[in-house]
Amino acid sequence: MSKKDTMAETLHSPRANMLEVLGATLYYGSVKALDNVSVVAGEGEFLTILGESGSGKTTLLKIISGLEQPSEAQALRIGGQDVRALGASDRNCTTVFQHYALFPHMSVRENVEYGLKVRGISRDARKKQAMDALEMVRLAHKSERRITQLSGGERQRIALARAFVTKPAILLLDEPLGALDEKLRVDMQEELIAIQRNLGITFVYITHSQEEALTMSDRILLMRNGRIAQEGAPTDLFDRPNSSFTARFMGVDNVFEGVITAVDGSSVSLFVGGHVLTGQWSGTSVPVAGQKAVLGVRAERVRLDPQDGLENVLDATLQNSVYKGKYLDIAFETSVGPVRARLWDSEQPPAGVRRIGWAKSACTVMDP
Ligand SMILES: Nc1ncnc2c1ncn2[C@@H]1O[C@H](COP(=O)(O)OP(=O)(O)OP(=O)(O)O)[C@@H](O)[C@H]1O
Repeated sequence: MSKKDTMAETLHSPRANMLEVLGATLYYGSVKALDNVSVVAGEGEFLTILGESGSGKTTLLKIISGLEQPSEAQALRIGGQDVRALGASDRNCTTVFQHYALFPHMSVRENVEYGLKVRGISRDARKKQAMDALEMVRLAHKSERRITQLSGGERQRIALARAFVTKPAILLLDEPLGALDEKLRVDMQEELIAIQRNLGITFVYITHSQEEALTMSDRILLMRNGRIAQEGAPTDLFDRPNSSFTARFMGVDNVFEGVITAVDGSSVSLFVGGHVLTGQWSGTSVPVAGQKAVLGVRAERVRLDPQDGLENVLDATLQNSVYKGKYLDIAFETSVGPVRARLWDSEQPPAGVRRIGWAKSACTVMDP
């Protein structure tokens, strides 16, 4: 079996593959923006590309859409068709950008009809298809308005309707909600999920927000420096980060570095700051005593003054607390370093806390 076949096997998703990018590398001059990246998305799947600024998300989207040519790629297929030699306009995918790029001198309906007109669809047919698309984003009643007479959220829904009205196999969305305020963003997240389910189109969605990725995706691909740091279902990245990078990115508040002292099945103990802490292994390597590793625990899993036999207990001194509306964050100093705890139903920290702790099942140990 060739290397390429092995990679395709490994990446095979349960749905038919709508997108296959295998071994793609792209240089901008001497900058390696993508480093041997492979991505597969199934038919009707909502795949999110997550990562911090400069990690290569937009570059990946551009090689899919045809706006950039990879310096090297073993395969680049949409709907099973090799698209490496096809220009952007001949690929069966459409991109929705953060800045809607709508035509201000046209009406809402004319904007949505535009792609159909370019494809030579008759006037009546394109009007009907545009109105159906506007119906789906709940803006049919504003079809004759000018773009300038609409809110940001409405403009983004029109940009979306304009993109899916031509029925592409894949919709590429580059931070489409980035320009909206928080309330509207949350509403639009739900609306986008509903539209995606309704259309059954494969969505490849870029965001730098872990919360947005967790809410919307079937699968998340976390990027770092042009490579894939971790890939999996939202719960995989949230509950079983395989490195300190993923743990921190997915909001694990407390991460401690140490050396493995014992391995017992999936239970791994770590020597950290004079203590032995124990958690569940979630790394990709096989854990071995003497190897460096990190332990991560979410603030909400830290218990104050634990009375029962938790595996991990530390003496702690309260430093400060910050009330955040929905929850209270409390900072402690301990012999393994600062530890943050979170309480959901308090405005003040309880008095006299001397010890904190967490269960081994409430934390993960992973590769550094
Ligand atoms: N046209 C270009 N010329 C040179 N370098 C570029 C170009 N476009 C992007 N880069 C570099 O390639 C890397 C990846 O950029 P990319 O835009 O893909 O990141 P991103 O994850 O989408 O970031 P952001 O979230 O800020 O949009 C970065 O180091 C960036 O500076």
